[in-house]
Amino acid sequence: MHMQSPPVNSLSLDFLTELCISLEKLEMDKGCRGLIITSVLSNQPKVFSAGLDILEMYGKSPEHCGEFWKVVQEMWLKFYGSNMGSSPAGGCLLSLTCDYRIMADNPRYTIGLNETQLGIVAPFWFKETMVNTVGHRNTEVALQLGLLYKPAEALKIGLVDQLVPEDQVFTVASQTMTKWLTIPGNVSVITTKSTLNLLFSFQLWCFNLV
Ligand SMILES: CC/C=C\C/C=C\C/C=C\C=C\CC(=O)SCCNC(=O)CCNC(=O)[C@H](O)C(C)(C)COP(=O)(O)OP(=O)(O)OC[C@H]1O[C@@H](n2cnc3c(N)ncnc32)[C@H](O)[C@@H]1OP(=O)(O)O
Repeated sequence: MHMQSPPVNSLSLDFLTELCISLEKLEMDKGCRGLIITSVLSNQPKVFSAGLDILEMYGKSPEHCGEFWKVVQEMWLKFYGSNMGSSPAGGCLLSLTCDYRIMADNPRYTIGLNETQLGIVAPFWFKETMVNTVGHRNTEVALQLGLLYKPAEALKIGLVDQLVPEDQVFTVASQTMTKWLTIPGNVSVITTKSTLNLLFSFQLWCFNLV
């Protein structure tokens, strides 16, 4: 799936709605077993996603905000695999929801949950998704300081799984996907994934988020 919503793939209500509809269609397609999501913006260096569209969170009606927040949660529940450039805040969440993250090795790109730098708080399920990926201590430091990591630093703490030269991102993503798809049977993979997320799913249920 190629994201192309200039200038920076910010996650607006319209963009997220279209994304969720596309994901639902893929989920129903029995022939689809994996998804690589990437940005095809023409800017250089390339942005994966600038995160939530800040214009959606300012001066809007409570109904609009409710609708927006609901679709953010839907997006978070659905993702699979990704490759990327810069991914601040919601852009980082988008990639954290994936099973494997491949980042272009360009020090001009950054990734992280930088909400505190913006004077806002990363919701608890952003935080939990980060803890599940990089552990509690790394998350504590990252979230309190609102850190945006360069590729080498992101790899070191496990925020991304692999760095590759910029022109090879999609090729490597395809090769990685091929490897993951050699695991036989959707059911065992889905069940394993659900088991890994069991505690988190329970927490979300307690907070009435699913
Ligand atoms: C309704 C909600 C209800 C409740 C919410 C409650 C709690 C929410 C709590 C936290 C949630 C936070 C999650 C988030 O995702 S907040 C968004 C955080 N995003 C950022 O901090 C990214 C900011 N952007 C950047 O760092 C850079 O733009 C960049 C690295 C992505 C790209 O840099 P470039 O140099 O290539 O491009 P720019 O010149 O900076 O930008 C171009 C253009 O794009 C506009 N823009 C950038 N980011 C956003 C954005 N997130 N939303 C909307 N628009 C964005 C930027 O203003 C420029 O526009 P103009 O060309 O000036 O018109």
